[in-house]
Amino acid sequence: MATAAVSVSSCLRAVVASSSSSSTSSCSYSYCYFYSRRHLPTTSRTPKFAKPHFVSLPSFVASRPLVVAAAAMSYDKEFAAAKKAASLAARLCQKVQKELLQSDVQSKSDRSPVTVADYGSQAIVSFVLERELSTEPLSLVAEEDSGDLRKDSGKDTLQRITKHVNETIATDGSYSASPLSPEDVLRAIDTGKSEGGSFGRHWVLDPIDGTKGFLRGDQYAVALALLDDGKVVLGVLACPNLPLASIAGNVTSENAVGCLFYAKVGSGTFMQSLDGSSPVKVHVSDIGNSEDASFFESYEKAHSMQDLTSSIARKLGVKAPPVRIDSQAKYGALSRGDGAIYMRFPHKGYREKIWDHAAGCIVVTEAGGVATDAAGQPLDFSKGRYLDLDTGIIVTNQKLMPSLLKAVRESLEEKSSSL
Ligand SMILES: Nc1ncnc2c1ncn2[C@@H]1O[C@H](COP(=O)(O)O)[C@@H](O)[C@H]1OP(=O)(O)O
Ligand SMILES: [Mg+2]
Ligand SMILES: [Mg+2]
Ligand SMILES: [Mg+2]
Repeated sequence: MATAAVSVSSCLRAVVASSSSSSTSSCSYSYCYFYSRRHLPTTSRTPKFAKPHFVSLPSFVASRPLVVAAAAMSYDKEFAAAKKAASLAARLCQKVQKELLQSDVQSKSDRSPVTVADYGSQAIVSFVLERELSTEPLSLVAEEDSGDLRKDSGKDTLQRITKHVNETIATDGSYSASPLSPEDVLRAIDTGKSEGGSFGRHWVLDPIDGTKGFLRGDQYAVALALLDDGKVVLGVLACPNLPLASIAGNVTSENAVGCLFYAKVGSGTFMQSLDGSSPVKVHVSDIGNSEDASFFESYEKAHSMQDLTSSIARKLGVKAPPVRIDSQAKYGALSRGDGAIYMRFPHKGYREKIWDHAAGCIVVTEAGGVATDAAGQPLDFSKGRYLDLDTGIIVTNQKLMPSLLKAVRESLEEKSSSL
């Protein structure tokens, strides 16, 4: 552990992110630095060192009397809070999915569906993070907002969300405060309005990723990640309907479902049952011959250009049919080697959001995989609520990435020359 005695402001911290298991991982990183989030000038904020250093601080900081033993940050507290938050949110989603009423589903302004479970899940995650990490102001970049629930037409829905949230929190037993009011729930949902960015810590949440899968009774995920200075440092994916056994080839020998995947920078990826079995370390497939690979893609045709993914698969000689499932459950399944490739090529004009990939990205990269855009560039989560990327997202192991990139490039060239 790195320690240093320095006179600093109360928010000066030493952060050590241990070395990643995968040098080419697009989410992982390795460095050690000292900084003050608010009080240092921009140029001094993230000096990077190979090893822990005593740093010379600007006099306006050094003059503060507080002496801090700056300890290595391991994100342990945040990791535990994230697992608890995603697991509780998944419990709410499972309950709602069982008793789904038509009236629990609304259409948003982009005509995508949103349910009481999306809102409830977001409120629970926000509540749990606030409670567990009360020492830090919470910055949360999340998909939903309370706009429609604040209208007269949203009153009944808000009552149902509040009931689900309070019932779910009560099942945990560790929060003894009085039940949340509808206004508390609205406030918790709206905590998710942060814009994120390249500086400081931001939680990133998709309260239900794959709402269409959720409504069909298929796959969906609660996806929660933490960014630190624009990098994903931890991620949790709760996949309540994903079989615990492999889904390779779309078949599974076991009925038990409900997986929790989690990964922290430099520590690998683990999976356990949502009911709390002991965790197992998972690893991506080590297939090196693309003919033996199988690939995942969206269930929804509207979410990815399936003619393009078929062309890429043909070039790679992939024999197995695509495995089409909803949500970031694909990243979870990939992280344990159920398939070898995930391809996602949204139709023109669609902008990817960071909450649709942040948790999945670290889950798969810490399991030894690589996630890039269609040009092979790492995914950049530091640009705000959207991912700014070239054409699509591809994920695979390190052996297959070069041939996948080549097939992607050729297929994209053919597609553009045929237009
Ligand atoms: N037109 C679209 N193109 C691509 N992705 C979309 C589109 N509409 C919604 N999504 C998002 O795609 C993800 C589902 O991915 P998949 O297709 O892999 O199952 C979800 O994050 C979903 O949002 P949401 O979180 O609202 O469900
Ligand atoms: Mg949505
Ligand atoms: Mg989503
Ligand atoms: Mg969503």
